[in-house]
Amino acid sequence: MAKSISAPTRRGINYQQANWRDYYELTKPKVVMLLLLTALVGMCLATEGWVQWKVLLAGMTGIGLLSSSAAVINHVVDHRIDGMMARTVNRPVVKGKVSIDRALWFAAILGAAGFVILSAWVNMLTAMLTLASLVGYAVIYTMFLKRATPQNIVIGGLAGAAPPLLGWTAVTNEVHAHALLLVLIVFTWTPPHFWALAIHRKKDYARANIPMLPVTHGEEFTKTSVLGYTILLVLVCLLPYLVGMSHMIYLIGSLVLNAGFCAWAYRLKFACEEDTAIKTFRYSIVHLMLLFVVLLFDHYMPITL
Ligand code: HEM
Ligand SMILES: CC(C)=CCC/C(C)=C/CC/C(C)=C/COP(=O)(O)OP(=O)(O)O
Repeated sequence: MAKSISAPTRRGINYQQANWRDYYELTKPKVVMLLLLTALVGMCLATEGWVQWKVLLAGMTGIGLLSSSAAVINHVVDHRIDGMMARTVNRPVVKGKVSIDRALWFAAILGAAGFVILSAWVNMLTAMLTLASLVGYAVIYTMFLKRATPQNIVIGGLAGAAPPLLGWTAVTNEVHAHALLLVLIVFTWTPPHFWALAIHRKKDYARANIPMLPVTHGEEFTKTSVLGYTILLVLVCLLPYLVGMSHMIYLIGSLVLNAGFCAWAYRLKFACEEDTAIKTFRYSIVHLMLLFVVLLFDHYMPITL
């Protein structure tokens, strides 16, 4: 039987005073920042020149608000299991700083504002796809997949991978194969990103009875899976160059960044130390950030041989 390691919270009761920082934390700001970077790159790669300022502003705000709303819902749905894990035990809903009702109102306001902005000032396609991503993460992943299967993050990862497409459709109002390539990159990146952390936090997930891969299939199998997906990522990252969407700066940049990722995944599998898993997880974040910055540079400086 899973045991809570925090004081239990009851619906609607504030045990401590909340401030703006607690609400800010509910939105998973660093994750949303990286999601927005991938959306921005989707926007820029969809156009030859600079993105129209109105689409840029409304698109980024709308996608950011709906992503934040999804993150707040995740905090509410997961507050019991978050209370069982050392990493998440101090979250505002777990601590009772923000009641479930208030968090849900906050999510509803963020979500409604995001949807209205996207549908009024961007386009309906982007509004609907972003809403679908919210449902994919906050409902399908958080409420069902996370508790049901160790492949939860592979399937659920599609929602987190969507922002480059959302940025692209914000500009063009159509789904383009090149945008789907960017989605595929983030989708393939997600398993090594998360499973590296899950290895480091295996005890947390076991305590909360969440069927993450290291808990259900063991650490060795998970390390092999991380290595496998990282090698797959190298191949997927070649596609933008091979189809002529990106050029030399991207090719060299992505090869260097992926060599680093492969080195971490190899170390994790064959020369693992105490902190190798968490360092691999940290590298994954820097990797994706730089990869998308490189895509941007390459787009505006298309060097060919
Ligand atoms: C289903 C897909 C994903 C899962 C299960 C997942 C899981 C996680 C978890 C559990 C953390 C928390 C680590 C901690 O608290 O120490 C985290 C951190 C992070 N993730 Fe992911 N992630 C996913 C997708 C993504 C995507 C698509 C992005 C961005 C494009 C992303 C960016 C980040 C960033 C920037 C952090 C660091 C946050 C911080 O330090 O506060 N993740 N991820
Ligand atoms: C509209 C749109 C683009 C929505 C996507 C929103 C979003 C925040 C995606 C990121 C995925 C993520 C952080 C998963 C971790 O959840 P977890 O519950 O496994 O991690 P936790 O234990 O840290 O809460």
